[in-house]
Amino acid sequence: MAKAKKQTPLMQQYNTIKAKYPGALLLFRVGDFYETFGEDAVKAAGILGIVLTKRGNGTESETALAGFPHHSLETYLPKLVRAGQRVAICDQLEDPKQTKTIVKRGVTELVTPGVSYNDNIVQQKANNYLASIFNDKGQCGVAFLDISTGEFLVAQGSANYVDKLLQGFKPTEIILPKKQYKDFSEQFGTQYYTYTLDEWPYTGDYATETLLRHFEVKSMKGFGIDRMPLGTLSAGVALHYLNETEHRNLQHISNISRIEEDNHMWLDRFTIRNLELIGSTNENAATLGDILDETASPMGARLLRRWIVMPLKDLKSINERLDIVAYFYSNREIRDELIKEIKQVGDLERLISKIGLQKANPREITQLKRALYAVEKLKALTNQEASDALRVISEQLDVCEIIRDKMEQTLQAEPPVALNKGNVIADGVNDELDKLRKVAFGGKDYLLEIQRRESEATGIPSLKIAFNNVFGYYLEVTNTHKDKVPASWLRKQTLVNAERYITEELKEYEEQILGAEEKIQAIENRIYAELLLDIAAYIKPIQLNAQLIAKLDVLLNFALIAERNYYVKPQLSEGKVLDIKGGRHPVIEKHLPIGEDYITNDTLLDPETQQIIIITGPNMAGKSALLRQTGLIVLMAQIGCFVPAKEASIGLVDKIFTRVGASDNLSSGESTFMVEMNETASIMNNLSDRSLILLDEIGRGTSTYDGISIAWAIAEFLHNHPFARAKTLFATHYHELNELTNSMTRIKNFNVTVKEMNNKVIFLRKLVPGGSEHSFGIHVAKLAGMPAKLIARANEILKRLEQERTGGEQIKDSMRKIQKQAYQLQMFAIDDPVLEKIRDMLNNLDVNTLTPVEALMKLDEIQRLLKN
Ligand SMILES: Nc1ncnc2c1ncn2[C@@H]1O[C@H](COP(=O)(O)OP(=O)(O)OP(=O)(O)O)[C@@H](O)[C@H]1O
Repeated sequence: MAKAKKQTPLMQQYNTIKAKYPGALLLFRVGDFYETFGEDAVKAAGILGIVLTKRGNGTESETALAGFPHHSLETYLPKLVRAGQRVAICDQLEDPKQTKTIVKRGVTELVTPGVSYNDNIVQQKANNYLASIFNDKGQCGVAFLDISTGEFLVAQGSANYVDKLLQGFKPTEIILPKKQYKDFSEQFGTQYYTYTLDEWPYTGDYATETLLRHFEVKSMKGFGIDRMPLGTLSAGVALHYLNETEHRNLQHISNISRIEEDNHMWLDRFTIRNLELIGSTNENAATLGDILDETASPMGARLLRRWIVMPLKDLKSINERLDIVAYFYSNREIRDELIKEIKQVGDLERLISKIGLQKANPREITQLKRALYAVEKLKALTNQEASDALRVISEQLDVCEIIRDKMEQTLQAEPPVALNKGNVIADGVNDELDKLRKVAFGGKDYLLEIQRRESEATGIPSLKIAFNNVFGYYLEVTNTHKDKVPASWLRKQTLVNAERYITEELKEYEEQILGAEEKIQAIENRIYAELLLDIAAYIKPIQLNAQLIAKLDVLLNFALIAERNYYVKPQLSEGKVLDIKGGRHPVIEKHLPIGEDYITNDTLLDPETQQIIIITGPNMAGKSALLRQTGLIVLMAQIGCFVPAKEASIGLVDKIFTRVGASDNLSSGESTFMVEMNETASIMNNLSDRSLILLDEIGRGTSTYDGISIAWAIAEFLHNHPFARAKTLFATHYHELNELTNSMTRIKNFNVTVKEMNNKVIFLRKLVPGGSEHSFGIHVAKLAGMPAKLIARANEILKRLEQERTGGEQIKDSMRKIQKQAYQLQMFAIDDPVLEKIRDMLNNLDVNTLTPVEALMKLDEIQRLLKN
C-alpha cells in the first residue's frame, strides 16, 4: 500500500495503460516526448541507442527511463518494429491547455511487424502481409491481409497447400490460436514471426459477424468465400486483430477474395525455393524475381512477385497477357510513354490506403492528385484501336475528375508534409481563413495601414504604432500634437514628451491576431478532414486504377525485359508436349563471366515417346542448370512473360515439382536425406498428367546401392504410372540408370557433353542423346584446389575400381582392399623407393641419444637423397 501511495498520477495512468497491452513496448507521450519506462526503457535504449536515465532517483518508485522527441517517431518506430517489437503508441487525447487535471491518454495504434503501413517499415517492392491461420483436423484456413495496400485474401486446404502459400506470400507476421502453436511450429517451422491469440475469437459466428460488420453486408456470399468456412474464420480473426491493435479506419479494405487453388499452377514450397523464384537461401544470389523486375511502380513490383509464385494454367488468360506483351514489344513508342506516366503514378495503392486509415499527409494528397492526372494520360494512351485487351483497361481506368479537381482547388500547390505547419489549404477556399491569414501574416502591413489612415485623418504627421506587454498595441503622439487626438481614443500612458493611446480598432485587431494562428489551424484541420472524407468516397475506383496500372506495369515490364534479354513469345497449347529450342537459364546467363556465352540447349519432352529423360554427365557440366532452366521457361510462359529461348512450344503444365540440389535443413534438425525423401514423396503422391518433374540426383544422400535402387524405382514408378505420364527430367550420377531404357520405352538417355584434352576437361554444356560414362568428379575436386596428393590417391582408387568393375561383389571386395590401404594412407603411403628409404632411416633413429650435430647431418643426408 505504501508503494501505491507514492505513485504519481502520471505513473498510475501509465501502469493502467501498460497493463492493457501485454507484450507490447509502450511509447508514452509526455509533452513533446515519447517516454518509455522500466524494462521497456532498457529495451528501447538498447535498440535505438538513446540515453537511459532514471526517474525518481533513490525513491521507492525509481524506474529506468528513456525517451525521444515526438517528431522523431518516424525515425525510431521502424527501428523498434524491425527489431521484432510490438509497439503501442500512447498519445495525449486532449489539449493539455484545456484541462486542469492530468491529460487524458490512450493507445492510438499498436504497430506490429504484420500490421504496419509506415513507409519506413514496409518494403516498397513487397507486400506486408499479416497471415491468420486456423487448423481444424488437418484442414487449414488462412487469410492474408496487407493493411498498407488493403489486399485481403482467403484460402483453405491441406497443411501442405497452406505451407506453399506461406512460402509464396512471405507474411511478416502470423497469428493463430494459442493452443495450436505447437502443431503449427512442427508443421511450418519456427522461422516466422508469430503471435498467438486466445481461443474465443475463433468461433464461426463471431468471425462472420466481424466480417459482415466490416463490409456492411448481410451475407458473405457475394465475395465467394462461403465455401471456405475455415478461411472465413481466419479472415474474421484477422480483422478482429486489427481492431485489437487499434486500427479502426479500414475503409480501404474494401474487398476480400479467395485464392483459388485450381486456377493456378501448383508450385510446391520446394519448387519456390529450389528454382529461386523470389528468394534464395543464398543471400547474394539473384532470383528470377530480380531478373524479371524492371517495373516502373512499387505496385507493379508487388504484383510481379505474386504472379511469379502463382502462374496461370488457363490458356485464355495466359494468352491474353502474352498478347498485350507482344503488342508492347512491337510498339515501343506507346510502351515508353506508358512507362513514363506510370512512373508519375507512384504507389497509388498505398496512398489510397492511407486515405482509408486517415493517415495521409498533405504531400501525399498532392501525389494522389498527380497520380490521377497520370491516370488520365494512361487512359488515353491505352485506348488503342489495335488491342482489345488494352481498350478494356482504358475503359476501366477512372480519372475521378471531380475529386481530383477538388484536391487541386483545396490544397496549396506545394503544401508542407505536416498539416500543423500551416499553409496547407489554398487561398480562396474559405473567406474566414483568408481574412485570418491576412491578419496573422499580413500584420505589419495592416498596422502601417492604420497608422497611415489615422495620421491622415488627425493630421498628426509623427503618429507611431507600437506594442508593449502591458496594454498591447498603442498609438503614440508627441506632446506637440496632443490637442489633435480625437475624443474616441483612450489614453493609457503619459511619458515626458509623449502620450500613448489605444483605439477600438487596435483592440479588435489585437484580439484577432492573438487567436488567429489557432483559428487558422482549426479551420485548416477542418477543411483537410473534410477533403479526406471526400476522397475516401473514391477509394474503390482508385483501388481499381491501382490494380489496372500494376497489371499494365508488369506487362510493359515483360515487353521491356523481352527486348533487353532477347526473349521470345512462347506458343502455349492444350497439348502435352514440351518443346524448347535453344533454351537458356534466365538468371545464370546474366551472371556469366565477361566473354563467356551461355550455351543454349534443346529440350523435348513428349508423354508418348520421350516422357522421361535421364541426364548423365560430369559434375559441373550443367545438368542442374538445364533442369532449372526448363522449369523456369515453363513458369515464365505461364505468367505471361516471353522466354529465354529461340522457340518454345509448351503444352500447359499444371504442376512443377522439383527436387534440385541438396537442401540442408540442419537448423530444423532433419537430415538431408530425410528432407530429400520427404520432398520426393510429395512429388510421387501428387503428380498429374500435366506435371513437369525435375529430379536432380535423387538418392545421392544415402549409400550407393540404396541410392541407385531408390532412383531406379522412382523412374519406373513415373514411367509406369497408371494415368499420369508426367514429363520428367532426371539428372543423375548413377550411370547404372542408363540401363532403364532397355525395358522402358519412354525413357531416353541424354548427357551433357565435355571434352577431354591434355588431361584437362572442357565443359561443352551441350545436351546430346546417349548416356555418359565418366563423372570427372576428381577433376572438379582438383579445380576446387584439393591437395595434389589427395587427388593422386583418388585417381588411383578410381582406376582400380574401374578395372574391377564387373559386379557388385567385386566392387565391395575392391572397396575392402582400398579401405585397408586407407588406414595406411599416411605420409609415406605412396610407394616411392626413395621415400621408403627415408621412412626406414627415420624409423631407425633413436631421438633420445641423437646429438644436435648428428641430427643436422641426418637432415643433410635426407635432403641429398631427395635431390638425387
Ligand atoms: N549452358 C550453360 N552455359 C554456360 N554456363 C553454364 C551452362 N550450364 C551451366 N553453366 C555453368 O556451370 C555451372 C555448373 O552447372 P551445374 O550446377 O548445372 O552443373 P551440374 O552438372 O549440375 O553439376 P553437379 O553434378 O556437380 O551438380 C553453373 O553454375 C553455370 O555457371
